[in-house]
Amino acid sequence: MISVNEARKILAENLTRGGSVEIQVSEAAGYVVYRDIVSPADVPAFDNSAMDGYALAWGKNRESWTVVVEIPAGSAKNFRLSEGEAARIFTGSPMPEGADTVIPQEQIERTGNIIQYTLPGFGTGANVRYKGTQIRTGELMMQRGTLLSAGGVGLLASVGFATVEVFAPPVLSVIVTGSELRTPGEPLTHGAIFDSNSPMLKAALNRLGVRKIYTSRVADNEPELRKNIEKELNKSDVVIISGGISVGDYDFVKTSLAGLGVKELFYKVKQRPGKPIFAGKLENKWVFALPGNPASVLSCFSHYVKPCIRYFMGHNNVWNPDITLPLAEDSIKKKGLTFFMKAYTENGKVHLAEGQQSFNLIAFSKADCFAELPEDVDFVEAGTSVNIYFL
Ligand SMILES: Nc1nc2c(c(=O)[nH]1)N[C@H]1C(S)=C(S)[C@@H](COP(=O)(O)OP(=O)(O)OC[C@H]3O[C@@H](n4cnc5c(N)ncnc54)[C@H](O)[C@@H]3O)O[C@H]1N2
Ligand code: MOO
Repeated sequence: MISVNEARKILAENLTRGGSVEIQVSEAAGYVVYRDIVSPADVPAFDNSAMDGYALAWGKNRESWTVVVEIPAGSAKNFRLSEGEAARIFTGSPMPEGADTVIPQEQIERTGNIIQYTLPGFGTGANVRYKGTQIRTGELMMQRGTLLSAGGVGLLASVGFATVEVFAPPVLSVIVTGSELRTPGEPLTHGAIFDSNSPMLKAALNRLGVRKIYTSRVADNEPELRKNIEKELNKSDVVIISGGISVGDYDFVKTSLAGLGVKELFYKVKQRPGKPIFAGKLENKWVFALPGNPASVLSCFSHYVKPCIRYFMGHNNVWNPDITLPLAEDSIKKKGLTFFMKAYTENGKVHLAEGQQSFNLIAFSKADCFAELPEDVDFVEAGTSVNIYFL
């Protein structure tokens, strides 16, 4: 059996990037920019006012001006001021020609059309946002590989982009196996349980930006299972199977995958939960068979499947923990296995949640992360820094 870090290394050697897709900028937060982006426009596109006030030509020896025009934001007209003239202007309104400065209205006294400046020490150019000071046409504004935030989306829209080319998410199949499974909403007879793994995996995949997800449910029947896996492999870049990967008489996933020619990268990892995990490839396609216990599914997804999908979608440093935090309480564990504990962060420390068994999802009512306790110890003292992976 291999350790968690060996499993990560094997996957890291087999990572592949996906292609690209053009999407609406408003949908693009969380995606990674596929090509360098050059600005198609000057921003601001025209000199404009940063304040509600008066635009004028600042002169050392002048303290009053005559207001000759009002320029609302969005005004398409060009105005020209002569010596001693001012324009009533608003934040974002285009500057009139002949003006170089905006004085905020709070610093002006107005009588009829005459304005007077009340405070000393103003500078030419104050409160004007000049054309192209944010970015100029043809300037590189975002590099390939940039992770788009909501702010990045705003920046793209500010230069006029309606769509953006990002790394495409993989097409994905989730197959849940087990004759005992029922879909929530169906009646539950004795011995049956609700399928919680496929909604959970779909939710986790949605958060990564994966949109095209085929879901299927298969009974513990080898020919049926093999046929289903083959069908899903034909249409998807990544196939995730839950259940049927252990050693029971009805665990047919491993033999089915071997029969379909899927190359095994590893099977079984020294970890809890999720020891009987399988990772493989069929050409460029990923196949992950996760142990059916629900907490094992999410743990294995987070630590192995998610990094491979994120790399596919253009992310880097996909194996790094999100942060490290000191453990709030001592923890006893079994030596020889890495423990991925459901945990919650509070006041800069991480607390292990109640209910760590792999069938038990109750810990997720409180947990916001997994805390990684290392393989080679049987005790982790409070205060020890541990790796944290947010859910
Ligand atoms: N003799 C041994 N038995 C088991 C071993 C072992 O080493 N020797 N390993 C145990 C461990 S650890 C795990 S984890 C499980 C993994 O088993 P499978 O991957 O074969 O999963 P199943 O048996 O199909 O299911 C396990 C468990 O999870 C429930 N389940 C399955 N699918 C779903 C779903 N979609 N939604 C909710 N719950 C699901 C299923 O009913 C079982 O209770 O094997 C141990 N056994
Ligand atoms: O390896 Mo299992 O997920 O602990 O029950």
